[in-house]
Amino acid sequence: MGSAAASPPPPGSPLSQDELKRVAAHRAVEFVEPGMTLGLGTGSTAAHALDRLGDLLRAGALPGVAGVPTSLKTELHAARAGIPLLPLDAASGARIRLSIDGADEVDPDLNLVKGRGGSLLREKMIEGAGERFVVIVDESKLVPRLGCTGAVPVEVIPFGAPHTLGLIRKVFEGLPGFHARLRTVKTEADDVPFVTDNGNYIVEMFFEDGIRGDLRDISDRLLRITGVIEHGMFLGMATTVIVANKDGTVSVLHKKK
Ligand SMILES: O=C[C@H](O)[C@H](O)[C@H](O)COP(=O)(O)O
Repeated sequence: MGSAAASPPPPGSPLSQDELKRVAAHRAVEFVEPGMTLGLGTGSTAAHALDRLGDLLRAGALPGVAGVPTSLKTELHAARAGIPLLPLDAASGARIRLSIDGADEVDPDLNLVKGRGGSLLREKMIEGAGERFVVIVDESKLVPRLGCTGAVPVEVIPFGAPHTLGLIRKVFEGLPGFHARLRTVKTEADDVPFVTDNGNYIVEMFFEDGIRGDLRDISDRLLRITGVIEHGMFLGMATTVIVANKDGTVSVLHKKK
C-alpha cells in the first residue's frame, strides 16, 4: 500500500492524473513536522498523503504524529498505514496543526467544492478546527467559478428529505440553470438514497456554468433551511493549495491576507 511501492513513470512520459495527485500529496506531507496532530482528508488524492505519512512514520521520520480522520474510509486506510488516530474531541486539546485534503473544485479565491465522494461534514468540522488547511489537487480541479464541473453537495437529514429538497429548489430556482436532486446509488432492486458516514442523505445542486451569485449569501441561505446540516462549499478555509500541473511541476497558492 505504501507509496514507495509505486514505480516512477519513464522519464519524459506524461504523468497520469493519479500520479499528479501523488505529486501534490507528497509535497503537502513535507509540511508535516514531528509531534503534529493532523486532520486526515478523504478521497483519492488524500489517500496518497496517508500512504506517504505511513511510510515516513514507519521509517521513524515523524515521531509523535497522530491524525484525526475525516471519514470512516480514511480511518480504515490510516489505521492500515500505521498512523496513530485520535477522535476530534481529544484532538481539540492537542490542537490540529495541519489538515491535508483533496477537493473537487478550487476557484481563484481558493474557495472549494468538496464532498462529491460523500464526505463533507466531518471534513468541514475537522479542517475548520485546524490551524492550517493544505489542499492538494491536480490542475483539472482549478475552475473559474464553483459549481462549473459538477454538483455542489448538501448534507440533509433523512427525515423529510424530499421536503427539504423542495425547500432548496424553492430558494434557488431563480439562479441560472439551477436544478437539484437527491443523490442515489443503484442496488439490484432499486435506486436508494446515498447514506453518509453520519447516516444522512446528500442533495446535489447543479448550476449551469457555475455559481454566478454571492457564495456567502448562498451558503447562508442554505444553512437557514431547516433539515440542511451542511454543504460542500468550503469558503475561505483553505490556507494553501498545492496544484500538480500537467507537466509534473507544482504550484503552491496561498490564501490572500
Ligand atoms: O467527499 C469527498 C471529499 O470531499 C474529497 O476530498 C473530494 O471529493 C476530492 O476527492 P478526490 O481527491 O478523490 O478527487
